[in-house]
Amino acid sequence: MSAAQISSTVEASLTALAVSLRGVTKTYDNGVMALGPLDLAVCKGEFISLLGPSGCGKSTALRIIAGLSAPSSGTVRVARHEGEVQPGHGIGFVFQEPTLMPWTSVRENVRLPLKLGGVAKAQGRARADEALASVGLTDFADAYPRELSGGMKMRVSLARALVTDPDILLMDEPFAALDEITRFRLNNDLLALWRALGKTVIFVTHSVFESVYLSQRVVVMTARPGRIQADLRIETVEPRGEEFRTSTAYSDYCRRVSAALAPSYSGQSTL
Ligand SMILES: Nc1ncnc2c1ncn2[C@@H]1O[C@H](COP(=O)(O)OP(=O)(O)OP(=O)(O)O)[C@@H](O)[C@H]1O
Repeated sequence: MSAAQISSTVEASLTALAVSLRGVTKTYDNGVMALGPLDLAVCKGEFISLLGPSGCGKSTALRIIAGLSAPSSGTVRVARHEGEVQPGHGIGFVFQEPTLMPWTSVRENVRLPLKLGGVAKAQGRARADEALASVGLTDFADAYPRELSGGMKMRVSLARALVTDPDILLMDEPFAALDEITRFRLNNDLLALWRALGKTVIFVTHSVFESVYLSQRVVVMTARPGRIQADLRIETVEPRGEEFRTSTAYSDYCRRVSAALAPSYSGQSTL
C-alpha cells in the first residue's frame, strides 16, 4: 500500500470515529486519581456501555467527553457527522436523576436547551413536541413533573437530551433507580430510538445484564484510576428483544462480562 493510500485509510478511520480518548488521565484537586490513562475509541453510530466498579471513573470519563471537565493529560476528540468539534458540542447528556424543573410543564422542561440556545419559542415548542413524541409522551406535554411516574420522568429527560438533535448521547446510569419492569421497557424503547435515529450512545451502567442487552460493545473498566480492563463485542441477531434476553448466547455474554469484571472487585478496595 502506498503512503497516500495509508494516509487516506487512516483519515477514513478517524472520520468514522465519534469519540476518541488517548492517554486521558484525571486527577482531581483533592489528589484523587480518578482516571487513566484511558484509551477509548467509539465509532459513529455505535452503542457502547461502560461498566466498572463504583468510583472507577465512569462518570468522570463521560464528563470529560461532554466538555464539563478538563482532562489532566491526554487528548479528547469528538466528531459530529460533519466534522470535528470541541468536546461538549453535538452531545446530549442524560443523568441518573431526571433533574426536571418542578414549576413548569413537561414541554417547557424539554424546550429548555433550545431556549438557552436562543431558539424562537414557537420553533422550540414544535421541536420539544417532536422529541416528546419520540419517547411516547405526546399526551403529557402539558403535565407537570409531579404528575409523572419515575419512568416517565426519565423519558422526559431523554427527550430533553434529544431535542437539540445531538449526534452523541451520553447516558450516566439513567435507569438505575427504576424498577426492573420499567427498566426493561425503557431498554427496549432506547434500542428502538437508537436504531431509528442513528446516534452514537455511550451508556454507563453497573448492570452486567443491561450492558449486554443494550450494547454492541461492553467496555469493562478497572478499579480507580479507571483504565480499560476488557473490550467485548456483543454479536447477535438484530433487532434485539426478549428472545435475545432469554437466549443462551445472552447468558454466555453475561458470564464473559462478569469474568472480565471480577479482577476489579476481587483486588484491594479503593473505595
Ligand atoms: N469533583 C470531584 N472532586 C474530587 N473527587 C472527585 C470528584 N468527582 C469524582 N471524584 C472522585 O473520583 C473518583 C471517580 O468518580 P466517578 O464519579 O467518576 O466514578 P464512577 O465510576 O462514575 O462511580 P459510580 O459508579 O459510583 O457512580 C471517585 O473516587 C470520586 O470520589
